[in-house]
This record gives sequence, structure tokens and C-alpha cells, in this order.
Amino acid sequence: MPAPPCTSCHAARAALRRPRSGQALCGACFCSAFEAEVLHTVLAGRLLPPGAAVAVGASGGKDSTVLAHVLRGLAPRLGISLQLVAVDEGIGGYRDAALAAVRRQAARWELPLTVVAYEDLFGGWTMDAVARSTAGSGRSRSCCTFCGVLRRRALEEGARRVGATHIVTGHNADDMAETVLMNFLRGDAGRLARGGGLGSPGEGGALPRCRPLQFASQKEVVLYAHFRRLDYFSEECVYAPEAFRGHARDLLKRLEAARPSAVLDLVHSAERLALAASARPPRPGACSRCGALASRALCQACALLDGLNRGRPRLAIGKGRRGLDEQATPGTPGDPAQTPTPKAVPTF
Ligand SMILES: Nc1ncnc2c1ncn2[C@@H]1O[C@H](COP(=O)(O)OP(=O)(O)OP(=O)(O)O)[C@@H](O)[C@H]1O
Repeated sequence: MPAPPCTSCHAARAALRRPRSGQALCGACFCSAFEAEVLHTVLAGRLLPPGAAVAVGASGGKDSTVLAHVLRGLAPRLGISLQLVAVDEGIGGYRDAALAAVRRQAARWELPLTVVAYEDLFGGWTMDAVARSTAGSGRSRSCCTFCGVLRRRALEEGARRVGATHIVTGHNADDMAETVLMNFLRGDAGRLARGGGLGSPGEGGALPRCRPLQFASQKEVVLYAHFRRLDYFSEECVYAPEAFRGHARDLLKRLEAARPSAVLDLVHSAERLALAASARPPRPGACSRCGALASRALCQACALLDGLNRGRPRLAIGKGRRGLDEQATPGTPGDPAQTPTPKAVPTF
């Protein structure tokens, strides 16, 4: 049976049904609708004001590839300038290939690209060295916790170096729903309260961040990349199988099969959450080491690096963190058996 006509242009045959609405569209009309929705998200949320110098966190994966492509098309209309900032976490056999995809994109789209590396920013620590250190403490699953915190810091540093005023990342609705679910499962009220909305306005001197694909489903991001023939890197990080996120992802898939709106419902529910006064985390202050926003004496990044440099990475995660703050003395040397011979003292 031939495909039905596109319900938008009525000229071409439909190539897909939109996963949420069931609307039958041809590839061209789907891509136009997707781009219009991203534009609406940016304008309605006042995410990127005219004149903004925007750093796109470019991982080479499907989400940031689609984000960079869509924003490049919208840039003249929004009055913004764009550049790519990629973080090299130092993950052998994974990030090098992903960075090659980012370099191809930058060349094809004529966008400036800056690469910042953990190794240079964090006193010689690469993610592979962190993984060896955390596996030694029997907690290899914590790898992604370290990587998430350090990547956030590295992206901020890269964006500042190129004079950006705003940071955008490619998190899609599925990523956001997984995060909400994980925060619920961990009982992390502070993160749940902070996780709503389309990004952060830039508290404590940090650059404003936003996620223009936050309402786009993963399936539609993949479809968009397919119809626009985008070249991206699609392998999973070598450390991802260890991550707790995988359990949230599996659970979400099952929830979605029973209730197709589950992903967006979760994203919206996080926006509407209000914490009881007794559950509210204390107002953040400044990290005693680097000055970034911190809810304890040290910000997360400094606490993690401190734990690593002491050869006690577990100290920096969860309950051990309090002890680390109490012991925090700037410049404490690391345990040479664990540290990767730091090249420089981390400064951010
Ligand atoms: N190495 C990196 N350098 C720069 N930005 C990154 C890097 N890794 C992730 N990001 C940013 O964070 C977003 C979320 O990344 P994450 O790896 O959690 O999800 P993802 O769904 O696999 O994203 P993507 O498909 O873009 O890789 C990315 O879309 C990108 O904007």
C-alpha cells in the first residue's frame, strides 16, 4: 500500500508518522516543523537574546550535531553568533573518533571550533586515569559522576576562553526525563528542584546555559539527522554501561510503552515541582578554592579533584563528601600511587 500524502504540504508522500502526534509528514515538512519548534522553544523561553555569542557544547553525537545544525539555520533570524566548543575527556578509543566528527562539522559549517582537554584543565587527570582510580576503590560506576561534573566545568572554561555569553547543550526530552527519574530514585531533592526549566540563568558568575532540544524526543532528533543527512558519531561511551542512567533509561522505555506521554510528562513535572521549606537545600555560596557556586566548602569539581589527588576518590562522592570538605586544605598533594603525575595545578 502506498504511503499516505503528507498532511502538511499534501504534495509529497508521507515518510514518517510523528511519534507523539501520529501526524503523517514528508521529510521536508517534518524538518521544517522540527526547526519551528526549536525556534519557538528559544523565543518563548527567551533563551538566547539578540547579540548573544553562543557556545554549542559539541560532542559529535546526534543531539549536539542536530542542535548546531538547527541553530546555524536560525542564527540570522535570532541575531546570534555561534561557535563549537568540544571537551576532550581523555577517553581512549572513544573521544578521538567523536572529535573527528566535530572537526568535520566545524569545517563543513564554517563554524569556529575550540577543543579543551581535561588533562590540561585538571592537573593531568584524563577520564581514563579517573576510571582506573575509581575502579581501584571498587566504585567504577561512579565514573560518569566524575565525568559529568568535570565536563560541565570544562565546557564553562572553554566557552569563557572564546568570549561566549551563553552555552547551549543538546540534551533532549529523553535525557531530561532520565535525569528527573534518577534524581527521584536517589531522593536528590536539591537536584530535582534545580533541574526544572530550560536551563540556568547563570548564577554566581557562571555563564547562562540552556537546552533548546529539551522538548524534542530522541526519536525525532534521530529522524531529523536522517532527513538532513547529518554526519555524526553514534557509538556509546566505553564507560556508559556502568552508569546508573542505563537503569533509568530502561525503566523509561517500559513506561513509555505503556504511556507514550511519559517522557514529556516527566520533563514538565520537574518544572512544576516546588520543595517544602524544610527540604530546600541551603543557599549556595562560593567554593573556597575556585570561587564557583558551591553548597558546601568546596564545589563539586574541586571536591572530586581533591578526592582523586588524595587517592581517595570515594571521599568525594555522596556521604564521604562532608569529611572531604572538613579536611580541605588548598594545594594538598595527591597520593603518587594514584595520581597521574599532574602537569599543572588545576585553575578555573
Ligand atoms: N565532550 C563533549 N564536549 C562538548 N559538549 C559535550 C560533550 N559531551 C556532551 N556534551 C554536551 O552535553 C550534551 C549531553 O551529552 P550526553 O553525552 O549526556 O548526551 P547525548 O544524548 O549522548 O548527546 P550527544 O548525542 O550530543 O552526544 C550534548 O548534547 C552536548 O551538547
